[in-house]
Amino acid sequence: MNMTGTPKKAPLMPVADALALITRDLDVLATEMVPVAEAVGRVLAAPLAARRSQPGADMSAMDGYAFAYPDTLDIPLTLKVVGESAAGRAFDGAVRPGEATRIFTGGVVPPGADTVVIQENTTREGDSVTITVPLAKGRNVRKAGFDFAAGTALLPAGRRLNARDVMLAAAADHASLPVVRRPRVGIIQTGDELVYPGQATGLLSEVVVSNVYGLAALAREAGAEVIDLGLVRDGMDETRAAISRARDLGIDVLVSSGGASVGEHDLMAPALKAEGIALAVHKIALRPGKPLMFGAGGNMRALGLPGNPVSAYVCAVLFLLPILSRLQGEDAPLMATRPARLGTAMPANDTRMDFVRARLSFEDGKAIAHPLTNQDSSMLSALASADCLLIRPAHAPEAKVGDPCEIIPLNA
Ligand SMILES: Nc1nc2c(c(=O)[nH]1)N[C@H]1C(S)=C(S)[C@@H](COP(=O)(O)OP(=O)(O)OC[C@H]3O[C@@H](n4cnc5c(N)ncnc54)[C@H](O)[C@@H]3O)O[C@H]1N2
Ligand code: MOO
Repeated sequence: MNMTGTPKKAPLMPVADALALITRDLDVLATEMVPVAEAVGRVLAAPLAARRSQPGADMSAMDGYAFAYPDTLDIPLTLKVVGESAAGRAFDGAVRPGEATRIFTGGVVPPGADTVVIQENTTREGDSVTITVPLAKGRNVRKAGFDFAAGTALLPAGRRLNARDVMLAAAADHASLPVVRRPRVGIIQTGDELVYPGQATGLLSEVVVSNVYGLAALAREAGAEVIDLGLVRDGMDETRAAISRARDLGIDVLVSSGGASVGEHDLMAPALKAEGIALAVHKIALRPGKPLMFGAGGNMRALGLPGNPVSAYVCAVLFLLPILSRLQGEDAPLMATRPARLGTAMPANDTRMDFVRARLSFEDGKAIAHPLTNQDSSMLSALASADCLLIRPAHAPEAKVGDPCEIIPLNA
């Protein structure tokens, strides 16, 4: 209580403290083998070494003729063509001084040869070829192991595999890769007013569901398996039943939206507590997303997002993505910020760290962040036109155009 007899409000938790608490004690999930064709987007569970050298032998980089480079190259030089080496069909003899083999890109350079001349720089007559343009010894030959040698460390554990990584892993002869299993994310949306798109009946109080679509997309993009647990009506029994069902389904992260605030219908916090999920975080110095909550019980963590769509999305970017990243053992920062400059002057900030929806422009290669005019946490139209979140720390002083700032790019 304060001097006037009204209850004293607990200070809101700083965002950095909330992020640290939320991502603490997140053990990396189990490892599973997946075919290399399905590994993109997954996080590598163990370091990957090459199972073979690439190329496996000295190979030609061009179509032409392989020959042994003489002590001095006198142009024109005429050589006898004694055979052919194509990709997948090596010449089965050796090349002696004065000889050459026809060779194609990817063909094995035969023993005795060390250089390939491109066919454009030769003339061919019967079984003779004449080199007409000088070239250096070793030209156009990719030495065995030029890309990587057997046993070379190629990719570290904790790496989220991209298209280039899976090409590299495949070339190194990995048919399947050890990755961390996908976290199972269950999503519930609470509120008597909610209807799915296409099912509105015309009631003035209806609100069409949007949150699950954005949350599911973000979670899938981050490697999760998403289970939509549907709508939960405002009631303690219904809310507890949904939490209990999520646990029965082996959900790793239960994400709820709505019911996070202080009204009589905001039941998420008491329901989570009643289901044995102790809240480590509830109410943070954040805009949008003050009522955010997080807790864990057994093997399930619960992230309670506010119902306002922009708040739900921003909080998922700030907290759900790092949870999923840590559960998969990904080597990534908790908050991936980038430097930018302010495109608009900004007033001093209050106690809540602000993640302002903004658009980037580029001048001389430098990013300039322009805050959108409307920052209401229900404004999906503004959110959709934003491409970054501009960070205004709590208590940030007034800032002018051109001042440095940090942004979080929005990729999904
Ligand atoms: N007296 C106070 N009121 C509020 C406070 C406060 O501190 N004191 N905080 C405000 C803030 S900040 C936020 S954010 C919201 C969070 O409220 P809830 O998490 O309880 O969300 P709801 O009331 O359930 O819904 C808010 C709004 O969003 C719509 N909604 C909900 N779920 C969805 C969904 N799945 N898809 C689309 N839209 C959804 C809902 O219909 C409401 O319009 O509380 C403030 N109030
Ligand atoms: O924190 Mo609420 O998310 O401002 O609208």
